[in-house]
Amino acid sequence: MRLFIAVFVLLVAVHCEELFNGDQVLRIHAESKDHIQVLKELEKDVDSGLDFWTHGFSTERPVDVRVPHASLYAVKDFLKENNISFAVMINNVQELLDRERAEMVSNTEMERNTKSFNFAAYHDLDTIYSFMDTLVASHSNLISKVKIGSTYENRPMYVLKFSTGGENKPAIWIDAGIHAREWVSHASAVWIADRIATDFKENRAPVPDVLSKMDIYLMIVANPDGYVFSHLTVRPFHRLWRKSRSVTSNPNCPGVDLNRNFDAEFSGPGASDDPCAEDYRGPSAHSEIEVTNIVDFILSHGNFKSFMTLHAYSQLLMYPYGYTGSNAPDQPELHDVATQANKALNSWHGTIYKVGSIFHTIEQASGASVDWAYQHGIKYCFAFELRDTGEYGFLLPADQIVSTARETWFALRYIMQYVSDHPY
Ligand SMILES: CC(C)C[C@H](C(=O)O)[C@H](C)S
Ligand SMILES: [Zn+2]
Repeated sequence: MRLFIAVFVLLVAVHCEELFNGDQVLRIHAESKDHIQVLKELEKDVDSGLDFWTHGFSTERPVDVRVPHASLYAVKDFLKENNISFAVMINNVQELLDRERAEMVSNTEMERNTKSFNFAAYHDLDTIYSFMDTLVASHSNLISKVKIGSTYENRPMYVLKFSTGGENKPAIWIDAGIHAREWVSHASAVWIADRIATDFKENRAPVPDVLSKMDIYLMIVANPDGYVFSHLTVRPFHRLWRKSRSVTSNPNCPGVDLNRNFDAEFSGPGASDDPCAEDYRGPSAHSEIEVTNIVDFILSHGNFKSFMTLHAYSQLLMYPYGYTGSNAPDQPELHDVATQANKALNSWHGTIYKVGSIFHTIEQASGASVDWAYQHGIKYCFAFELRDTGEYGFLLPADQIVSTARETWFALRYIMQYVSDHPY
């Protein structure tokens, strides 16, 4: 009997790990309004099992979609019947997942044996949280850890505060990981936290000057429940989870897209009211505890001058608005700051980003954090979509983490310097 159970468990484990075997990511090129309409219909059909990795359909930008193995032939035939061209971007998603998992297992071993922290690796929530404690302990004169509340599943939400003292100084907000599967955003934020600390300690511009005038608040994991879920290795394993993990009106479809739940044109076009959709906005603005924790913290502080959020992927540096194509009142200045920040980013590894408003660069999005911050008087609001442009998508190899983080830092520090030099 015991042998039978062991074999059964092994089979289940293997099956669980093989959830994405044979899945492919197709890069689809819409060439007409009809094509866009067809893709919109496909995206609306949440039962199709299609996982749209990029949103916002246009003839200017391709759409990336993960297609379950079982649907591959049907989807490819459908696209061919509609004369919609596509290419296979990722041939077998499971192969990338297996490599990523193997790297994480060996890295955990290495870190345990050497009692070190490897910035060129992805880490689970507990390891990120203990990294934060170590960083605070090593720089207690500069950094403190602030708990801003708990998540739906009752995990703590932490912000690292970088301050040289003073009461309620003007402040800069940076968050990462509001979408769980965008692992390079969390990993970049870990590296950036360490870089702010070392640049201050080594008196490397512009950090000391910025921190003489402002505080910096860095939230490495804005969606802890979703991030933990994306690290699970047994059913209901889902490395490509985007949303939170709250219960919704549909018991089969938990989770809200936290970046559609902010009170900024909430429920407008650019979010879905279907709990099974990847961009489900939630039942009402700020219905999600993770969002209210961030909103309440920022409003009670009351002196933020910049709000920046890190996402992945597509290599974009964006500013408000997402909910409308109209220009924000500060659009000329925001565009100029983003353009200069992009030059700083590009100067290091030559990585090419596009710059523009969210609406015109990626898609219409309602309820987004950046629009909410801007509408609450925080002028210097930016959203980053980090590497890459689709070769690996959300499954960016860990050996690109440090170069991604460093080039992002070059852009962030340009913006921070500009904000501290332009008080308002
Ligand atoms: C600033 C926004 C609109 C980011 C965007 C999203 O939230 O969908 C990415 C595609 S994840
Ligand atoms: Zn995102």
